Amino acid sequence: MTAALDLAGLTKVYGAKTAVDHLDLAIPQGSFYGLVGQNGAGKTTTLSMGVGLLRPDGGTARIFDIDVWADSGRRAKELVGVLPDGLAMPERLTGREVLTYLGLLRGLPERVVAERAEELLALLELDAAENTLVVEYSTGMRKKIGLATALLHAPRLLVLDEPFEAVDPVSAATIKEILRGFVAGGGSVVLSSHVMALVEQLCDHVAVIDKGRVVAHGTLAEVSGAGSLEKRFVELVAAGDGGAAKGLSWLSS
Ligand SMILES: Nc1ncnc2c1ncn2[C@@H]1O[C@H](COP(=O)(O)OP(=O)(O)OP(=O)(O)O)[C@@H](O)[C@H]1O
Repeated sequence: MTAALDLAGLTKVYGAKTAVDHLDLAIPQGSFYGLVGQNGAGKTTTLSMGVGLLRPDGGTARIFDIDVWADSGRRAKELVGVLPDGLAMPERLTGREVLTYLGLLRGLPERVVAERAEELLALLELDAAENTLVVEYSTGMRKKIGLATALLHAPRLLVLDEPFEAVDPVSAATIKEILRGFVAGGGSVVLSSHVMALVEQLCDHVAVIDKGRVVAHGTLAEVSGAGSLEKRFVELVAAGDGGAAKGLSWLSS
């Protein structure tokens, strides 16, 4: 079956730093895929190149077999909803205005945009902030309006960079429910997270990224093995250096 997202030989170099190093990864259709890695491992760079936000130095990214970086890229972008890291938003608009603006830009009929915006704002508990400008939003509210913009055009693939970061537990439960429902309806999700328990709870597949490369991938059970994902993750990326808690002797009285 065609992968929902297929990354092959993806590479990004910043000066002397190779952020993403010939990375190969296929996200199967209908999967709920978690991407985990330490700070600076290359998750955001990978996802940004995968959805057409950051031009790769090498390799290809295909969404349902459509090349994101070729002329066909626009068609690929219709199939994907993206929650990027550090989302740039029209700051002087309210949440509803943002959804209306982006929905109309995507060519959705006005009535459809209005109905979906209403539903998303209520579901994500942003309707109470009806008259609040995005510039005044809290970090968690920005995540939620970003997620709403990713969902608005009913994509077939969701690519979410740290969707639960700074989101309160009540809203997180709602988002989990939305995402589970999306996958149950045939959609595919790939999300990055540092929270292993969350990935274990939500995802059926996981890839561990280290220094811009995939060091383990497969079903959750295949990657985790007999223990927890966290244990396996630390084994894979820290290679048991065990020195993390040393030092700072001046902190103990
Ligand atoms: N615009 C840039 N210029 C230079 N280096 C960059 C740039 N963007 C990312 N990098 C570097 O590329 C590497 C990968 O960064 P990236 O943001 O993809 O990691 P990440 O896995 O998403 O990290 P985190 O979990 O902290 O968000 C890091 O070493 C980072 O410093």
